[in-house]
Amino acid sequence: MFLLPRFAHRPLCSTRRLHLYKRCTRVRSPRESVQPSKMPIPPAILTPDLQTPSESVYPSPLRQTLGQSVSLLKTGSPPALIPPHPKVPPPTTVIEASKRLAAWTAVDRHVLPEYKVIGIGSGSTVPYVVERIVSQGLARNKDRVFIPTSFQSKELIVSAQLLLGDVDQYPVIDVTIDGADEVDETLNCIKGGGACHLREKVLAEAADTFIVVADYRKNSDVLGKNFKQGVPIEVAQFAYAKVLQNVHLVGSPGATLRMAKSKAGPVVTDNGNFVIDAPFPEEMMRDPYTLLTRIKMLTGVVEVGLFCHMAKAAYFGNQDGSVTVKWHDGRIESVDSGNSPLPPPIGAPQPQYPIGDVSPLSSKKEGPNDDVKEIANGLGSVKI
Ligand SMILES: O=C(CO)[C@H](O)[C@H](O)COP(=O)(O)O
Repeated sequence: MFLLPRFAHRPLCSTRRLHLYKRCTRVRSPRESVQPSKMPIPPAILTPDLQTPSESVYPSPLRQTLGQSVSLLKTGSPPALIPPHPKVPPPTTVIEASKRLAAWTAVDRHVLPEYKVIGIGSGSTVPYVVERIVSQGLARNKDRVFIPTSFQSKELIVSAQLLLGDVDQYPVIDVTIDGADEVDETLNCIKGGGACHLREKVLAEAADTFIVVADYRKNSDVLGKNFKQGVPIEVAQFAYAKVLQNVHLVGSPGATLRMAKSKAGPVVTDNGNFVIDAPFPEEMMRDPYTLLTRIKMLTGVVEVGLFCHMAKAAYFGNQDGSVTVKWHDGRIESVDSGNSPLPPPIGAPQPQYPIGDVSPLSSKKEGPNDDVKEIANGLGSVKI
């Protein structure tokens, strides 16, 4: 199958060429061995009196204390070990369990021990991603830095007591894992149901590997078949009326400004912008890249929730406890966990999802043509 390379859709302006040049000529060995301690430390980290871990970075005295109580350190008492607690309740519905299956499988396979800079997406599937990363243990996570795509994921990172960074400090990310509203056959995605798609796209593009995790309802052949509310378009506030008019002309007469649920007025994104939801007819959604470029050309548009040619793989948790993996080269795998995705009734034996060590597969260098026949990550075997 013919697939465009990841960045083929973008004309190479001089800034981009410079970026690609720097990226290609960067020396990192072995395999992207970024040591946060050796990276340039931004001034904020050197500030001695940062108050709480919810600041944009941890202060340096706390950098060795991940997993320990920050408040104890603030009071000067001896540090006590408190395990990071991502506060994810166990799933009680098949849909939630499917999200967790997808997230855990993707983390086991793509958050490799040598990865030090990790992008965290947004949405209801991502807490399971953070939960599984935390389960890899303090030793593995203490010298990693995590980059959020939203207020929500920033809170997840902070509450799990992981080191928080930002993409302006770490513009090259080893792997970003994110949810999606719908994914088509060639891994084009609709994103932005949670209005986070601007930052999500920046982190997807910054990542050497971009992985999507979702439940079975998001697995589609054509975008817009399942996710009916339309393509999310982030727009500058003052320009929304003109953009809306132009989006109608481009082919979405039903496009509307997204309104907030518990606030009078429109949704305002983490970046202070508005969001338009634009449903397009199926024939336009069959060519999402052309549609993306047409919308992006409208003045006032900040970002479009169509992610084309970006994902390396998409993991979908299924109702029967299996995971379907769609790869960017067209391969489709089925990972059979052999377990129901729902936890068994209280008292019954719990399904075995070993936590901690990553699978033999995970220690293998990734590549688009990995000929994976079997994985031994506790989630079962792979049928290709
Ligand atoms: O794009 C997003 C937010 O802007 C989310 O990733 C998307 O809405 C999927 O979320 P969920 O995992 O809750 O289905």
